[in-house]
Amino acid sequence: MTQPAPTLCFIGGGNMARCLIGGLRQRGTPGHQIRVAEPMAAAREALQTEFDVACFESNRQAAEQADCVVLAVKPQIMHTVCQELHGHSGRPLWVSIAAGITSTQLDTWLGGDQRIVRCMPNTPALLGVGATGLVANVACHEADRALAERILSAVGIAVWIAQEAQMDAVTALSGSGPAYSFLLAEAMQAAALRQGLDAEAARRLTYQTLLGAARMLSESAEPADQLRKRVTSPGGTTQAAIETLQGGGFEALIDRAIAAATRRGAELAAAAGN
Ligand SMILES: NC(=O)C1=CN([C@@H]2O[C@H](COP(=O)(O)OP(=O)(O)OC[C@H]3O[C@@H](n4cnc5c(N)ncnc54)[C@H](O)[C@@H]3O)[C@@H](O)[C@H]2O)C=CC1
Ligand SMILES: O=C(O)[C@@H]1CCC=N1
Repeated sequence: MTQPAPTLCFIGGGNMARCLIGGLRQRGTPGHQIRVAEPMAAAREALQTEFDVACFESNRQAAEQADCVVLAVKPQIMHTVCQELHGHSGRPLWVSIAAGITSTQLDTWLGGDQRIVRCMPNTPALLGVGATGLVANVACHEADRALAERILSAVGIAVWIAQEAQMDAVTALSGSGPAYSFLLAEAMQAAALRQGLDAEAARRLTYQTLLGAARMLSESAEPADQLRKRVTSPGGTTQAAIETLQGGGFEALIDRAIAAATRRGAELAAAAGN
């Protein structure tokens, strides 16, 4: 038997909500099933025009009658927003996408005994190729987990994480991860310009190379190190580049970057209070 389609409400219609809404709409979720609360009038208008969803200035009004409320505001204002939503009569499933903020904090701020799925999506959700880590609190039922998975897997892969403590690492890896690839793209293009390529050639060759590498990673049975070795002819050009990267501490730098992002998640939670 097919399940009735849930009504979703996004609290905050910024970058990440936009990617999720765009991805959901593209993959068949009707606009009338999506409600968005967003204080900026221009952003509301853009969301309404682009995605044909119902937009509200009031968080409480948007959240009314929603089966699932996606908390998509910045971690720094989550406490205030939850206090505003405290006492929501419909007992929805709460899905938070905020970095750092724990399900215990959310539960306290929302009044206690709430069904909460904490998740960490990423912006490629807009294209249906997002990667989301999820964890459900103890109050969640199987149906809640299924609903959260249904929403997030409509816009990419959804991976259940064993312990909530690992969510800051998920944030550092896949939540922030697209930015690392974009930085790599920026650096590759700039380097190509310095080697004499024109900007358009550098851009097109960089983007297609990253796309090709990403597709090989996801579609090939071989792990990343094997794929790398296949490109690296002994004594060839790739080896010269890889040795330069590794000699400069590439892996250690990535390790420090992911550790810093993981720590920042915990700091955001601590700063938000209890
Ligand atoms: N941008 C990203 O790649 C990702 C972001 N996240 C998380 O998503 C959340 C939102 O981040 P972004 O979309 O990047 O930020 P954003 O600043 O683009 O979006 C936040 C939106 O909330 C709205 N807002 C401000 N005060 C509000 C209030 N009181 N009630 C309702 N809405 C309010 C803002 O006008 C804005 O449109 C954050 O908690 C972040 O940690 C998670 C995964 C990836
Ligand atoms: O930078 C941030 O804090 C958010 C969380 C993951 C991606 N963007």
